[in-house]
This record gives sequence, C-alpha cells and structure tokens, in this order.
Amino acid sequence: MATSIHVKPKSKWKKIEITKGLGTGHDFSGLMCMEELTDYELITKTRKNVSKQGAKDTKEPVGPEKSEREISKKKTKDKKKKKKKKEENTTESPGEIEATDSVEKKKKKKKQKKGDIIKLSQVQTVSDLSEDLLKEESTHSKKKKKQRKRKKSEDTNQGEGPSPKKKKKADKPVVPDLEGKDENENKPQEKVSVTDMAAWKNMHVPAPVLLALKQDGFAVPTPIQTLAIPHAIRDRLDIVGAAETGSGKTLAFGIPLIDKILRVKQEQENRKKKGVEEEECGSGSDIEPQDEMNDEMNDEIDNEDDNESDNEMVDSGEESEEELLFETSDEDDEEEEVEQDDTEEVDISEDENDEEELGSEEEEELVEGDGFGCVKVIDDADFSDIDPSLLGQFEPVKTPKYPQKPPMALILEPTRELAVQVKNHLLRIIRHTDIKVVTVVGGLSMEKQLRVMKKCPEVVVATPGRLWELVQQDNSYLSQVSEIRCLVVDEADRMIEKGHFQELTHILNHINRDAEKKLKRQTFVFSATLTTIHSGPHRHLNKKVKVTEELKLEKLMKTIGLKDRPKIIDLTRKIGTVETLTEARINCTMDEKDLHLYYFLNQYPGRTLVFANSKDCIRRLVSVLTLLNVNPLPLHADMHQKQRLKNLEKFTDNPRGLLLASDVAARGLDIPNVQHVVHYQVPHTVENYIHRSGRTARATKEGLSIMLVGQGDVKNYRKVVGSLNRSEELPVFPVNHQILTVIKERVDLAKQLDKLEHSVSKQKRQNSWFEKASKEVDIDLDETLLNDLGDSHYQSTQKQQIKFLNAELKALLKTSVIPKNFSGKYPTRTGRLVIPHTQALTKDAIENVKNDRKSQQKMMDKIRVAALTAKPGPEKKKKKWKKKWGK
Ligand SMILES: Nc1ncnc2c1ncn2[C@@H]1O[C@H](COP(=O)(O)OP(=O)(O)OP(=O)(O)O)[C@@H](O)[C@H]1O
Repeated sequence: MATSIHVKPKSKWKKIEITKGLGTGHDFSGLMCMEELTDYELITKTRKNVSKQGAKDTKEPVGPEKSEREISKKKTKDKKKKKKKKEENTTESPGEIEATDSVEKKKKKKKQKKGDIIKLSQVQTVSDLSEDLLKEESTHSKKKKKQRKRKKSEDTNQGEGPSPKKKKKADKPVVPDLEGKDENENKPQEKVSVTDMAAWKNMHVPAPVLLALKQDGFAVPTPIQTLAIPHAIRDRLDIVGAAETGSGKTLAFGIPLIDKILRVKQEQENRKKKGVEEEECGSGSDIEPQDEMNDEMNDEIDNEDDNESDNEMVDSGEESEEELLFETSDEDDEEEEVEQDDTEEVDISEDENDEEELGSEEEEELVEGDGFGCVKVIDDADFSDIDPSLLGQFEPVKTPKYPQKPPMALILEPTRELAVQVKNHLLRIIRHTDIKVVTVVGGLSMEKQLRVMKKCPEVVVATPGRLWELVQQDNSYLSQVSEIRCLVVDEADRMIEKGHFQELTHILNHINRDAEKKLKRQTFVFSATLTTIHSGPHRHLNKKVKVTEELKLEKLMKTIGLKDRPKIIDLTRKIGTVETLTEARINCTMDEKDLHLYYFLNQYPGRTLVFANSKDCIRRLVSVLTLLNVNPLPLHADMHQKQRLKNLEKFTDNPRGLLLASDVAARGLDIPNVQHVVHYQVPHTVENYIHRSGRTARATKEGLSIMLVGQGDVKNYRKVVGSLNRSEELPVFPVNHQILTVIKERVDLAKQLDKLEHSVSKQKRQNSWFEKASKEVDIDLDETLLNDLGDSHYQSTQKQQIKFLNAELKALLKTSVIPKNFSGKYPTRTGRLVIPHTQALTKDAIENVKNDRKSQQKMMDKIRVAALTAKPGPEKKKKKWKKKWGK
C-alpha cells in the first residue's frame, strides 16, 4: 500500500497585494509577486493493488531522484515483460495477437481504474472496509508519531545543523507550509478524523457513502435526511418530501437511491457468481438490508475519536467531471415568462445535427455492449397487423433490442444547471463506489452524452426535453428507461405545472405503463413548495374548488404515479421561507428601481443574485450596471448553455459577484455563500418568491432577501405576501437618502447612455437586415423602410453625445458617494465612522433591517405607553386608543 499526500485546490490562487510591511515591519519591495491559496484539501491517496516493487518502494526514502530512478526501472521492466509476452504469442495468428493484446490492455485499464474504488463486491461486509481504514490509520498514526518525535528533537537541537539522516528526510516532498503553520494544522482531514458520525447511526446509510459523508464533514444529517432516509432504505417506501430551501433534500433522495443501486448490483453479482441465468432485463429482487454492514461501520464510528486521522480519499479516477463539449443553445426546458416592455426579438432557434451521430453511436453500442444484466435479444415483435385501437388498450411492452445494461435510476430536474449540480453532488457521495452517473440535458453536446451512456451508467440525471427526445429516437440505453428501479422527480410542483413539461407526461406514461415494474420501483418526490397554497384561486385547477395541501399532494402523487401509502414528510414552515433569512422591501417608483438597486449594490457589495421577470429587463440592467462599473453577469434561457455555466462559475468564484438572472436560476441552485437576493421585479407566484429567496440563507447560514416594490407591483406583492401567511408586511429596508441623492446623477446618466446606445445599435441592426434581404432577393431598397439614422452629421453628433456622456459618467464614478454635507450619522458597528461604500458588509445589511425593526418597535412601544397613560379624555376617544394600542 503506497501513500502520498496531494494538495487539491478548491479555489484559485489569489494574488496578494504587497504593501510595505505586510504587518511584519519588513520591506517586501524586492518581491515580485505573492499568491495565496485559501481553500484547499489535503488528500492522502492510497494505492492498493500496487506491485511488489511499489510496495517495497514505500519502505525506502522517497527522494525526487529516487522516484525518477524507480520510474525508469519500472519502465524497462515493463518493456522486458512486453517483449517476453510478444515472443510467447508468436505461435498465435497475427489477428489473434492483436485481439488478445487489445483485450489484455482493456482488462488492465479496467483493473487500474477499479483498483481505487471500494467495490461493493470487495466490501461484502463493512469489516473489510473498516480493516482497510484502520490499517490506514495505524500507518498514518505511526507516521505522525515519528513526525512529532522529529519535531521534538528538532526543537531541542535548535541552532544545530540537521544530521545527514535528517537531511535526507527533509528532501521528502512535503505538504507546503501554508501561513507558516505546522503542515498538519492545515489538514482538513484532521477535522475528518474527529468527525463524530454517531448521528448517522441507524440511518442504514451504505458504508461507502457514509465514508464519503464523513470525509466531507457531514457529521449530522439534516432533519429531512433524518426523516426520509430510514423510511426509504429500511421500509422501502416511496417518499414525498417537502422541506425548506437549502435543507439538504438532494441527499435525502440521493442516499437511498445509491443504496438501492448498490443492493441491485450486489444481487446481480451474486446471481452472476451463482451462474443463474437472468430472467428479466436488469431485474433482481431486493436483497436484505445492509444492516450488518452498517452496524460494523457504526462500531467503527464509535471508536473514531480514539483513532488518528483516516484522511484517505480514494480517487475513483473514472468519474472525473466529464469534459463538456458545448453546442449552440436550443430552447431550454424551462419556459420563461417574457415581459414585452421592450420589443427586441432574439432568435434562439438553433440546429441540432445530432441525429446522424446517434445512428453511428448505436451501431458501436451493439458491438460494445456486454449483455450483462439484460435479457437476451429476441426478435422484435411486429404489431403492424394488429388493430391499432386494440394496441391502445393492451399496449405491448417492447422487448429491449439492445444487449446493453439499462439505467437503474432516473432523476428528473427542471433546469440544465440543476441537473449538472445534482450530478456533481451525487459524484461526491459515490466516490467510493463504482457507480456512474450521466447527465442528459439540452444545450450541451449530445455526442458527449451518448458516449458516456455507452458505459451504461447506473444513474441518469435529466431534463425532460432531451430525455424524451432520445427515448423517442430509440436510443439503445435510454429506450430501456422503464427498467429503472428508482425514480426521483425533484422540484416536483414545478415539473408537473401544466404547459411546462409535456415531455414529463410522456416520460411518466412511458415508464409507468408496466404495472409490475412500477411496483418494484421506488419513487421520490421532493420540493420546498410541495404544499404551498396560494391565497387566491389556484391557477391550474378548477377555480371553484378550494385548493388544500392534501388536494395539491394528491394531484401530484397521481400525476407522477406513486405507489399506495407513500411516506409524506412536510417540514416546511407556514411562512414559507427559512428562519435564517431576513426579508425586507424597498418601496419606490418604477423609474427609481435602478437607483435603489445601484444604491444597494454599492453600499452592500456581497455576493448578490438579482432576479428579474424578463430577459429584456436583464439585458437592460446588465448594460446600465456595466456602465456603472458594477460588472454584472447575466443568466437566462436565451443564452448559450456554455455561457450560462461559465457565468455561474464566475459568480461562484467571486465573493463580490453579481448575477442578474431570470427564474431559470430560481430553483435548486446551491451556490455557496450568496449573501443577498434582490427581487428587482416582484415574482409572479409565491413559489417563485420562496425559491428565489432560497438561493441565500442556505444550510443554516444567514441571508437577506430584498424586494423592490414599485407602484405597478403592489397587486403582485399583496398576493405573494398574502400567500406567505404573514401577519405583517415585509419590513422596509432602511435607505440613506443623502447617499441616494448623490448617486442619482450617475444612475440617470447611465440610463440615458444605455438608451442612446441601444437605439442606435437597434436601428443599425434593422437597416443592415433590410439591406441584406434586399440584396438577396435582388430588389431595390425602398429608402423609406430604413430607420432614419440621419445624415452623417447627425450620426457624428450622436457619437459625440455618447462620448461626452461616457466621459461625464467616468468622472462621476471617480468621486465619492458621500455627500458633502454628510452628517456622519451612518450606522456603524464599532462606533467608529466607516466610509459607507467601503464598510458595507452583508452582516450590516441584515443588521440594518433588524436594528430598524427594533427602533420601530421601540417607537411603537413609546406611543402605546403614551396613549395608555394620556390624560383622561372623552370616553369614546379612550376606547378607540385602547383598541388601537392596548394589545
Ligand atoms: N448533512 C449535511 N451536513 C452538512 N451539509 C449538508 C448536509 N446535507 C446537505 N448539505 C449541504 O447543504 C446544502 C444544501 O443542500 P441541497 O442543495 O440538497 O438543498 P435543497 O434542500 O435541495 O435546496 P433547494 O430546495 O434550494 O433545492 C448543500 O451545499 C449540501 O452540500
């Protein structure tokens, strides 16, 4: 067993500005550059199945020259082996040699890949796993003891040069000493070693998953996980789960799903071993729960505190994030509501030439499929002679045509970003298994997805559009999707909304048509708003029927096709949003929204997500805010998928990032540390408000949600707040009007500039379209059709105007936003005046709302006391006062 420690950066190296002294009193002026890495993980990679030579190597000192020598030694040895093999094979025909060679190579490659995975078959009982872990720990603790001893002796020998032995050891590649700490101080794994996983006891989590959770520091299951996982794994019930945003629902269905796959795979392997012929494709009765496995794992967890670090992270090697080959955007599965306030048309129709590729992929699949876990290929039945009306009643179940393993689990998501995120989340918990996952989504390369499908991944995470497209095309792997043993419909209330997901209905009909398979299947339905009820009449049901939580759930379960008596878990709060979320509103005119948005962004520059209802609004805001140097990133359904994912990544990387998004980003996205959510326009539904706001204040963190309410939004605002069961209005966010007055000038300038630039470019675009079209059909262009861009003099005046306004804005942006007569009464945390636009931190924005509420409360109390203790007046007035203030 060979062990090596690697630094796995989780963030980018950041440049540190070198200021004189750097707090040390020294002059660093000669230094060219300094960079720091703040977020990283130290990984101890353990290679099992290493050659004897490799094993020997670990005992010897591992200096850089030494390892080079070993590599070259190994190479020559390999070469010799190959030569010998070749000689042995000379008796075979050339064709045979090639075949055996490639088969050998494939086998070798497979072995190498699987060597690092804790395969279920290798961990029939958890003791195997525990033993491995314990062995790792003992070697690690021995190493640590040695290190401590060495450090001690170094301390005592301070001032003396290291002994030759020590010097040799010093050559050893060590983990960089970050921030001048002891190397072990920086190890996140240290945290892992003391992670007490007792809270996961009796949850029946499979051992490899538990290990991954432990290494990720997920010491305690969230409430939805605590309630859902045992019912799903132990009782094998279908689960309907409603829990607030950011509460860990993905693992609440993800862990049982993985458990199910492990069981089915184990069953299949057992069958294979026994040589039992498979009777049905991909089937296998449920095996007994892995309680024994878990009990032993739990025992190991109990002893954990006594043990030293077990920081092994076995690299599966196989499941590295697939390279995304992007193609041009096609329509998103997410349907967007487009506000028609600005009539710019965007052409989003794109060609997809994947059908040809599909054909060739299928051919290859037929050759490559190993037939494992599938029925044998039998002749495809021909129903052409049968009366079609009969087919409707007794729809024949097609026999799978392809000798390829079918998927075992299907997770349906409403957006592509969410599908990619869920896949990544799953990859983390399955890293000690050999389970594979594929995303099947629009907008990304179909070729790539098809290639991954050829490996017969057990899990498919898909958006309904692309999935249904491939099922219809009779894709060899996905056409067997009805074989799945596990179905997840995430964000289910959204998924079943009428008019949004026609394809979902087709998919559900397709996979539910075989009652026997449906019975074997376990279904999970999750969302944060499964039981949210609108205060007004429901949009999609008969308006006369009062929609209750029960009615909503019943409809949902019927549509998706759950089994009888599913486990229903509802942990949502009556008021819809999470406890750690601070909510507020800013009242303003529609025209002042830009001003207030810029004010907020300027004063509270944390990672902020701004939601708007239309793409045109996003386009305009991006332009205005870019002119104001705020650097926003757009995200909406009309963008190319590549750009969408890139912008998300950039936003995630920048602690002061600003994302301007449509509701395509409202649901499910788990972007770490989003501090503020701003609703630039009031969302149309209470569900959207809850999901949008839920992008912040996740996993018990604090966050702030602010809604800009203009006069045109009041009706919508009342509807949303009414459905949130609040007894009070959302509190008003405190705004400093002195600062607002100062920044108004620059915001007005930016808006003016944007309008001017936009109208010029729009006219240009239209004119060039007319000119091109007239050339193509070879007719003379009617000049009156062209938008009047004016003569060259007018055009140059416009250009001049744009230039002038730009210069004016730039100059303004260099000035301070603090007004000349600023009173200095700006909220501070330390009692020291801090310049507003440099001081503002999230905490302050939240504190400002809280403090404002407190002072309002105080004022109300004062009025109440004054009213109650006021001089006795007319009896009628007293009664009225008492009624108003006496509560
Ligand atoms: N047991 C746990 N301990 C610590 N963190 C956890 C645990 N389970 C999940 N998390 C983390 O909590 C965050 C939120 O999880 P997740 O995205 O599953 O929430 P969600 O309930 O699906 O939210 P939404 O409703 O917005 O989709 C993730 O970053 C996840 O890694």
